[in-house]
Amino acid sequence: MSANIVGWAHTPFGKLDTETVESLVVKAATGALADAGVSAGDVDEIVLGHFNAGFSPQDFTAALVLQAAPELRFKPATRVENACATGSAAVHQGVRAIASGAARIVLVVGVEQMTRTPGPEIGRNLLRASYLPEDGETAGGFAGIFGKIAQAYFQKYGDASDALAMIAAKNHRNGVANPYAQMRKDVGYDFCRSESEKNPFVAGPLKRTDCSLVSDGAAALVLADADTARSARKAVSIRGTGHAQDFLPMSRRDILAFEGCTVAWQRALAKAGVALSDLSFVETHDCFTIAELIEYEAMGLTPKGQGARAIKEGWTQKDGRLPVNPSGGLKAKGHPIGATGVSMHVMSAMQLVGEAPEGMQIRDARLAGIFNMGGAAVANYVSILEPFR
Ligand SMILES: CC(=O)SCCNC(=O)CCNC(=O)[C@H](O)C(C)(C)COP(=O)(O)OP(=O)(O)OC[C@H]1O[C@@H](n2cnc3c(N)ncnc32)[C@H](O)[C@@H]1OP(=O)(O)O
Repeated sequence: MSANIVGWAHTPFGKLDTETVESLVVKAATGALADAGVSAGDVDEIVLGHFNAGFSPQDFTAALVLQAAPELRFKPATRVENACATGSAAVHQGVRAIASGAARIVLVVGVEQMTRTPGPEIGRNLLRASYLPEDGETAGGFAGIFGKIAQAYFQKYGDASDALAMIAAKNHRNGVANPYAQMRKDVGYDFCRSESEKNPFVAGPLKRTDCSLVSDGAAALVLADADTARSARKAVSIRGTGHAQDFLPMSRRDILAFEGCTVAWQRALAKAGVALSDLSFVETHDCFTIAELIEYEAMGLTPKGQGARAIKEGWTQKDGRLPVNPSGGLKAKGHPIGATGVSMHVMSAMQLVGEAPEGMQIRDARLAGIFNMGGAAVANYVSILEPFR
C-alpha cells in the first residue's frame, strides 16, 4: 500500500521571536489539514519530529499537536527523534503506518525552536547528536566535526575551497526565490570564497557561509492511502524510501565516504525502480557545504574525490542536469532540526504539483529525490517522490 502526500503547510524559517514550539506546531498542523481538506477527526495517527536536546524546556511534545483541533484528542500521537534527520524519521514512520494498513491518514509535523538559546549552548546542544566519548569537547559544535571532515577531505583529494564556495553561492542564490527561506540574499561566489569580517573561518577550512543556519520553524504534511489520494485535490506519491543507520563513532567508519548515505540512496532507488539519472531534482542535506560535496559522491553523481565536478560543471545548478537544493537548502532556507526533513518533503511535493513559488519551480519536475542526514552520516534517509497517478 503506497503512502501519498495530500496536503502540507510550512511556516517561514528564521528567528521567530513571537512563536513558541507549541504555536509553530499548531500553525503547521492546522495549515496542513486545511490544505489537504482533511478534517481532524479523520486523522488516524500523528507523528511529531522534534529533536530538542535542550533547545526548549518542554519535552514530551507529541501531545502538543492535539492543540491544533479538539477532534485530535485520543488519537495515537508519538514524537520521534533521529538527530538532524528527525523530520524524515517522522515522515517515514507515517509512511510505514499507511503501508502496513494500520492507518489511512497520518498527520506528520516537524518543529524546532533554536534561536532562543545562547550561542555556545547551541553548539553544545547540537553535539548531543554526536558520539560524546569521541566528540564531546569539539570546538565550534557540529561545525567543528565537519571542519575536521573538510580538512581530511582536502588532505586526501586536494583543496576543494572553490567548490565549497560555489555550493554556498548556489544555495544562497536559490533561496532568494523561496518565501519560506530564512536568508534570501544572493551573496555571490566572491563573498563565499573569501575570508572577511562578515565571513570568518568557523572551523578548519569552513567559513560562516559554509554552514547552515540556526533556525526556528515548523512544517507539516498529511499522508494518505491511495483511496484517499485518488479523491484529493492534489497528491504526491512516496514511491520509494530508504533508511540506513550507521555506527555513531566516526572512528569506526570511513568518514569521507558517507556509506550510509549511499546505502539509503540505493535502497530507495531500488524500491522506486528508478535510477539517479531519472530524477528531476534533489533536496539534499547541506548542513555544511562539505556535506553536499560528499553527498554528490555518495549518491553516485560522481566518483569519490570528484564531487567538485558536479558544481564546477554546473550539473547541480537550478538549470543543470540535476538541480540540487532548488529551495536554497539548509544553507539559505534554514535548518530547524526537527522540521528540516518534513520541510524537504513539502518543498519537493510543491515542485511536483507545480505549486512551487515562482523562480523556485523546476520546469517539468516529475521525480524528486530527498536525502536527510542525522549526525555525520549516521542517520540516513532517502525518499523518492512523484506526482500521484
Ligand atoms: C547533521 C547536521 O545537520 S549538523 C548541523 C547542525 N546545525 C549547525 O551546526 C548550525 C551551524 N551554524 C551555526 O552554528 C551558526 O550559523 C554560525 C556559527 C555559522 C554563525 O553564527 P554566529 O557567528 O553566531 O553568527 P550571528 O548569528 O552572530 O550572525 C552574524 C551575521 O552572520 C549571518 N549568519 C549567521 N549564520 C550564518 C550562516 N550559517 N550562513 C550565512 N550567514 C550567516 C547573520 O545573518 C548575521 O548577518 P548580519 O550581520 O548581516 O545581520
